[in-house]
Amino acid sequence: MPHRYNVKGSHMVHYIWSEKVEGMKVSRIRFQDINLQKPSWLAAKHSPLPPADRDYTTKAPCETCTSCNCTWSHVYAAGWMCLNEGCKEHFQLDGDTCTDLTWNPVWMNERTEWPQHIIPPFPLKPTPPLTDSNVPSLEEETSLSCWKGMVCPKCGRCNSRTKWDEWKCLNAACDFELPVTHTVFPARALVEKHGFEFQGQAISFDKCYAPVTKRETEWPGLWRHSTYDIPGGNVVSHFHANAVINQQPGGANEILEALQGSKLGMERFSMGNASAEGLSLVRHFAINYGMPYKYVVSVDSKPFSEAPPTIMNIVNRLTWAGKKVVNDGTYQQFNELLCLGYFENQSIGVSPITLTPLFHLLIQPTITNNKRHNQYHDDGEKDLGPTIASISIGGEAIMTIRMKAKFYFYPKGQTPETYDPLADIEPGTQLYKERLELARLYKAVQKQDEEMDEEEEEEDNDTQERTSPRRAYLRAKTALFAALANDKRKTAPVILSLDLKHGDMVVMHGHPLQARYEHAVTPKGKLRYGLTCRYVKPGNIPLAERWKGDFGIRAEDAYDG
Ligand SMILES: O=C(O)CCC(=O)C(=O)O
Repeated sequence: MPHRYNVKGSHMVHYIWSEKVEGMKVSRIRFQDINLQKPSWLAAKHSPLPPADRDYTTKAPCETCTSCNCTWSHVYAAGWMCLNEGCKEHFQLDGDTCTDLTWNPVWMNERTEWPQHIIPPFPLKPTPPLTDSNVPSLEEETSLSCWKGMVCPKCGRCNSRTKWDEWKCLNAACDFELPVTHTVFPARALVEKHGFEFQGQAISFDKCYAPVTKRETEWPGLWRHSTYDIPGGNVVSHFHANAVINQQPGGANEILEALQGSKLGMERFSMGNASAEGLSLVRHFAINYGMPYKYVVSVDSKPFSEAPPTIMNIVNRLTWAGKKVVNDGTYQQFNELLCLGYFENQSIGVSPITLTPLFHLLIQPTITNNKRHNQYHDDGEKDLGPTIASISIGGEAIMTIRMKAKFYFYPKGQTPETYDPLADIEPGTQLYKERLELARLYKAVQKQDEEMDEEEEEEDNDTQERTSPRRAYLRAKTALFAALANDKRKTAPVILSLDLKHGDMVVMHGHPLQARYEHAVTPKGKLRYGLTCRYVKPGNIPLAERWKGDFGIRAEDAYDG
């Protein structure tokens, strides 16, 4: 085989059945070559051509199972069996499970004729989409077909799309490269169908649930600024842009055009710990500027001094947003920017479909059904400052925040006997109200016990009187544990959902926010950039690299909303 993954030919499904091997039911599929003009790719070397005249009429005999009424061919030499895994007669021969798996030679030789008028629905070897039309379309530049991969037209290797600005064959011995010059689409083209742009201050479609509380909205300039407090001193701040802000010089519209027009060199990086053979790529494209920062994968960092003006413009704007939120004098100047790029159906994180372009083809329906991989993550690396600011450019996205399961579902493994009703109860955790109520009832029991003990010293008291609060407490505890056992969820509910539109900025502030909560950003549409600034503590960064995060913004150039 020339490559680890190869596209070899089209096959038709000839037969599907279930076998029983050592007590396990194994599904089997028999394929048959469609192209009979040449020896099969799996035929021994120098095999003769397949016979021109095939016998399509001789078939192995069939029988119908008296138990499930399914009809099956004589697949095995040992005799006829029911091959329906759901049937009680499955794989039974003379009252025993069959163990001789030799094929019936007649069945092995039977062939089904491929209806010649039916042409395979898509090319087996996807090539890079060729943009030969005069009308540029997002479809041709960022749709799923632009990143699900290609078979190299030169050497036949199956390749993932790793670079934003080109198709490149990853076979070291092959030099196939196809640069992609992206069309610059205006913001209008990326707005959702029936979407609209706000001319005045934006309307907020954010949703927040307990324990999040929303603060009074502020109006810096034309921005709408919504602030959400999360217990533990954490803040999530949403700066909603509008059309006027986005149209200003240096605004989101210019940023969008500049990002599309410049070859930033964004790449999909390898995870390096693939559980299967081949490349295991993250699902988004990325490039890092300033201090090196490792999120999921290590991304090489370019110094800010080499960053295009639009990147520094974004740092400038995010600095404004960061200072607005952290206005108590503790703001630490950002020194890193991670630029993420998303084509259609991409989102942050590890791709479950990292193997081959064909794999992508097979899994495509799953993606389009929106069954996405887990995008939740935190930015809680120990070398990061507590403030993280990001700007959303292009297509819309939803940002959601939830508590990490290990904090939400406490206490794992406890029983009614070991449960401490007075242990710290954190707002927003599973059955928070019920736990609070239990703590209250428990305190009532304690109080009553103390009072009764005092009285008992004076006179003998009826113990019946002690039972009422205790009964209420025990009832509540039983109900709490029944509810805990009943809760089959694996993840905590979303407590904050932000509707991110083109030009919106979000600031997250607070170490506990990253330690106890996680967030996900799910892009909609076909093209989006998410650019995030952080403060990376220099301590663990090699001296020779620290200068990469240096930059200065002249006071008169500082963005002020
Ligand atoms: O805005 C985005 O696309 C993702 C930002 C994000 O979640 C992150 O950088 O941690």
